[in-house]
Amino acid sequence: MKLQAAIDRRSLQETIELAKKLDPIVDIVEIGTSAIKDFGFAALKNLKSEFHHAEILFDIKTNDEGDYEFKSGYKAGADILTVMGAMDLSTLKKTYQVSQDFHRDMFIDLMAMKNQQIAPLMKFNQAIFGLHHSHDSSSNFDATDSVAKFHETYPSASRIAVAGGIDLKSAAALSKQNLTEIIIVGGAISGADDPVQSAKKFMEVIK
Ligand SMILES: O=C([C@H](O)CO)[C@H](O)[C@H](O)COP(=O)(O)O
Repeated sequence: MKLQAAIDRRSLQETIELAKKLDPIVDIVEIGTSAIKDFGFAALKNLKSEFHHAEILFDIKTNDEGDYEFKSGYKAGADILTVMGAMDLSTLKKTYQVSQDFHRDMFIDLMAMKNQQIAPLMKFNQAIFGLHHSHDSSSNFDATDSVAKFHETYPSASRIAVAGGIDLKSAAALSKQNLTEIIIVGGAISGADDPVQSAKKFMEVIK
C-alpha cells in the first residue's frame, strides 16, 4: 500500500517547503486543490524537478475542459491528476486519453457518487478509483467498509484509493484489509505539529 500525503490550505512557501520535506518519506505528495486554486500551475511547475523520490499529484478535480486541464497539469510536472467521476463521460474520455498519451496516471474522484453510477467508469481500466468522503460532509465515513463494498461491486477495479479523514487507526485497518493501493492522508499529516514524524508513523503502520 502507498501513502499519499495531501497538503491543503497552506501558503505557497509552506506548501513547497512541506512537499520537499515529505518527498523522501512518502510515496506520493499531493498538492491539494486549495493550492492549485490559490497559486496555479505556473507557481508549482518547478516543484517536480526538485523531487528525488515521491510521485507528485495535483488535485485539480477537473469538471470540464478535460483535454486542456490535463495537458496543462502534466506539462506542469504532475505524475497524477484528478478528475471528478460524476462529470460528463466525454470529459473523462478526454482526460483518460491525455493520461495515456503522457504515460501518466489519472485519478477518478468518486466523491458523492452512488455505487451504481460508477459502472460506466470501469472502461478506464488503468485509472485509479478514489473513494473520497467530502471534507464538508457531517456524516461518518467507514473507509474499510466503503472499500469492501466497492470491491465487491467492481472486482475488476484493481487500483483503489481512499481519502477523507484517514487516521492511523483507519490506515492500519486498510493495510490489513489489503484491497487499497493508495491511502490519502491530509490533516493528520499536514496539520500535525510535526508533519514529517506523522508521515513516518503512517509509513510504519502501512508497511
Ligand atoms: O482532497 C481533499 C479534500 O477534497 C480537500 O481538498 C483532501 O486532500 C483529502 O480529503 C485528504 O484530506 P483529509 O480528509 O484531511 O485527510
